[in-house]
Amino acid sequence: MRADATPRAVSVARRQFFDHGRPPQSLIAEPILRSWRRCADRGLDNHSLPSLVPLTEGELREASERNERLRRLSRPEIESLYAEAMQTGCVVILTDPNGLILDSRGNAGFASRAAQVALRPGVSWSENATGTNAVGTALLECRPIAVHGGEHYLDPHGILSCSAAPIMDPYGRAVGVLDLSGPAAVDHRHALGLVRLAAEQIEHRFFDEGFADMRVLRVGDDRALLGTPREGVLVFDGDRLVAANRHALGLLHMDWSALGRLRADELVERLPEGGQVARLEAAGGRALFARLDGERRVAALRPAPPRPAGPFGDLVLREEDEKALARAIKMIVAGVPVLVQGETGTGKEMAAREIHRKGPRASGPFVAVNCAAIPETLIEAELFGYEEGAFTGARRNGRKGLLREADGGVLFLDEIGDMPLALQSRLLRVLQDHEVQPLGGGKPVRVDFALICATHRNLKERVEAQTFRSDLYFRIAHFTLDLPAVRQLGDRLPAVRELWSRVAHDRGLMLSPACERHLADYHWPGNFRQLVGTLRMLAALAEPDRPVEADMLPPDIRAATPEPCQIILHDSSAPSRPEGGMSLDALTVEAMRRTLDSCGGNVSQAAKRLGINRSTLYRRLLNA
Ligand SMILES: Nc1ncnc2c1ncn2[C@@H]1O[C@H](COP(=O)(O)OP(=O)(O)OP(=O)(O)O)[C@@H](O)[C@H]1O
Repeated sequence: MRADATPRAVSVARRQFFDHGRPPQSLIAEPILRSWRRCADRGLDNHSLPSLVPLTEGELREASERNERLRRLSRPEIESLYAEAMQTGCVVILTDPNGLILDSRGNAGFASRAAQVALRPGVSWSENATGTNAVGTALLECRPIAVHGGEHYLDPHGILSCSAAPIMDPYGRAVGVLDLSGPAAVDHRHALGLVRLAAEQIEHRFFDEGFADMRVLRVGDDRALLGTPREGVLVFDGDRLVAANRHALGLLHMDWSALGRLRADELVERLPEGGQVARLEAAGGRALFARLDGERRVAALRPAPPRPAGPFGDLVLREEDEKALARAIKMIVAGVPVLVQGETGTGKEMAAREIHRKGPRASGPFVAVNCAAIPETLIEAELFGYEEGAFTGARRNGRKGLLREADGGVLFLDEIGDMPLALQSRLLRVLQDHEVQPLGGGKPVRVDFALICATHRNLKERVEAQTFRSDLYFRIAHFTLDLPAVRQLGDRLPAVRELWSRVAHDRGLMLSPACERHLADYHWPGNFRQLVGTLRMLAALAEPDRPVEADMLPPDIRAATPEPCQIILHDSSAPSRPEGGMSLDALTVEAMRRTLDSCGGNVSQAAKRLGINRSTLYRRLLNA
């Protein structure tokens, strides 16, 4: 198998396979070749793009509801990867067990290109439907996989580079896929390691619910791993092994078929005393650290019930912002639209959801539309809906459209500043007449929704530049809620502490004072999203009973307040640069990526091979 196929090798492989019907064995990775064969056997034409009709909004909402637990447990990792995706021009995608895209978040520019090849919510990326691709192929192969450019079966998908990891529940069933996708032209070599790590964390969270009356054995070859997402978990109902995670199966050289079949005494010579960490011998003679949690202990290990929510749920706000938000709620009660302004990651959508939750329409729908993420060609149909047969490719039964979906609730138009001018006029008409006219004719339909818009742009400037209609501006901006960037908070330490206590809640993890200081001093260009993502990463890497030290922080955050003597001794802003070549730093990262690739994205293996610890590798790649 080749894990490092170059674009040239892939294009030779394509010619051999598709033009001459010859198997290009040594040119591409085995799983890709297996997948190409499956697609060819099904008679899939690699030149064409199958017409994939996305689910309607209602169908997608139903699918989302069916997968509510997966979505809830995946949210923290999606947020963390989202920060990464924004920086690298990617999108992070969550699918159901059939490859149906439930959520897609990230770089708007790429999202709109991806939507042109139907990489968007409501579309299935099973291998059957779309040929070789990271999501569908990871599901079929039941392992993490990256599919770059021409490795995709269908030619039009050559613009994509995707890395996906299946998410397995404690019973060994794939319940979804986490994927990072970006443009093929950009090198995303570390993406596979990131999604794999994130999938592991989601899988670990699945053990927090549903095993209260069972015995849970936590195992690891390092005692510090117990209680972290990197531990192995084995669940026994009585004596019978009924659930496990991949780490445990790997440590004990088993697979999922062991569930329901093996007893505890066939796995370990004896179970340790409840609650105590003990060394035990696994079948095959392997020594492991283990801790047995019985009923009471398991309950204690489960995440603490949600902290008493602040007045506005999870939003961390200054007093003045809380007052402004309370006023925004009053506006919505009075039927006045609200415009939320703020940089990316300042909580605009969270604030809109709070306004909905606290307002008179809380029992109605909250329909969020990202005007920048939907391609211009689709946005009109998405918003206004269409009649049966309104245009080529239209759904047989027509489509209701998001404006009508929001009837009785709140319509949240995110990134309104990016709405094309022609559509602005149509939207204005809806706001004036309270009626929606579907595309392709048909009777206008009355709608009744509260409107919240959001933007990170300066809308007044857009009005002056005539890229935003002034009449629409005055309609939507009666009341503006301005959310501060993190760097604008006077003292950031209270916000860091508050967010850390939420992220690390019951695990008793601590930040060292120096680490806290660096976090508070950094200017956080990605605002709360980036701050929360970084705190989650630190919490995932933290060892129990040891404060998180500043050296765990990404270098740019650590560099926020360099001590004067350190500037002279370790000037990280002036990397040594071999003559005519890459900087030493870039070479190091390059070597790390190559090693990670050659280990098929396995971060632990790569770290071992490089002789560094896993957290260092993860951190360096994350910040490269
Ligand atoms: N004030 C806040 N308090 C706590 N967490 C926050 C806050 N603001 C944002 N976050 C975190 O950032 C994430 C993103 O927030 P949200 O989507 O509301 O930001 P946004 O301003 O709408 O971003 P964008 O403009 O990029 O869409 C949240 O899921 C949450 O983790």
